[in-house]
Amino acid sequence: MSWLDRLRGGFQKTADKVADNLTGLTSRAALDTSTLEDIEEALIASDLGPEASHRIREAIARQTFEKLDERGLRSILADEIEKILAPVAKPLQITGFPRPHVILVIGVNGSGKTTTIGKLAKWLKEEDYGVLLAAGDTFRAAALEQLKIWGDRIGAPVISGKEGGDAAGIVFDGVKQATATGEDVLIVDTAGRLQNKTHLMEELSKIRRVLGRLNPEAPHDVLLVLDATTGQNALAQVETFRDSAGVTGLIMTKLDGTARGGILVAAAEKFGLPIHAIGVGEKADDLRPFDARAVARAIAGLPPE
Ligand SMILES: Nc1nc2c(ncn2[C@@H]2O[C@H](COP(=O)(O)OP(=O)(O)OP(=O)(O)O)[C@@H](O)[C@H]2O)c(=O)[nH]1
Repeated sequence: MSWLDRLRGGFQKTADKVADNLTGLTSRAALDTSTLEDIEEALIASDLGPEASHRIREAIARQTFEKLDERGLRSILADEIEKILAPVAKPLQITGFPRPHVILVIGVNGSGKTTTIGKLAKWLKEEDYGVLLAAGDTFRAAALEQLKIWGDRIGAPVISGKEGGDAAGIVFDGVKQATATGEDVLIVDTAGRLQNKTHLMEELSKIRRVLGRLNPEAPHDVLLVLDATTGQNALAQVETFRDSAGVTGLIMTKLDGTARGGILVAAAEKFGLPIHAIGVGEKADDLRPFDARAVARAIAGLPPE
């Protein structure tokens, strides 16, 4: 299956939900205020968020025809969602020099961090970058095991320390090793215990301090991994991590397992942070930079172009 087909398949539940919520609205006699309000409500109920839903409503209100058919509505929806997504759809750039370019990956447990690191590493390797993975989540032995499995699967070395050890120390060793072996990118897995937020933030600050001593520009990216199935909660996580952890970009995962994919649009509109990639499955090839137009069409339930 091509990426576009998988993308469309991944967003199917979301597209069905959007279509269900809009059912009946296009057959009304006139595009009056009450219909426009119902459309806005339907979009909010589809997780697109109040700002984006209002913006789309305004665009629909500007249409000249009195009666919108379903296809027409989908097509305006796709155009407007694309306008919201396009400014934030930015592929990750590996620019860090001297090497390695350091990517910190953060997010709460279970958001899909480790899987995302595996997929990201595979994709970077396909682009001919040498990748080293650092197991900075020293709190859970299972996290290290999982990272090693991904490392073996995609042929990327993994640097780790003792369970319960110092994450910043592993990151330090990671930069040293990548420099010695000439790897281009160091991707760091981190612990995700939000319940112990102060400690977590202290640990991230320490990692940053240690990195800064080796290269003032590192980390070059701080990526927050969000689980789309958690809906509004994912937005709350951006707020929690954005300032305290210096998030530079987002990756949204599990868009395939949910009807709540509209949250991607809400996040784009609300935060304006770059969204570097989206995950639409558990396999190594299920993460790609996202194409605003293709995603917008998938959410609106239109076929790939
Ligand atoms: N359907 C689907 N599942 C995903 C996706 N990304 C990750 N998963 C699954 O989500 C679960 C959690 O992913 P992990 O990568 O372990 O998440 P984590 O944030 O590292 O969690 P901890 O290891 O608990 O810190 C796993 O079963 C993954 O296979 C995705 O895009 N789609």
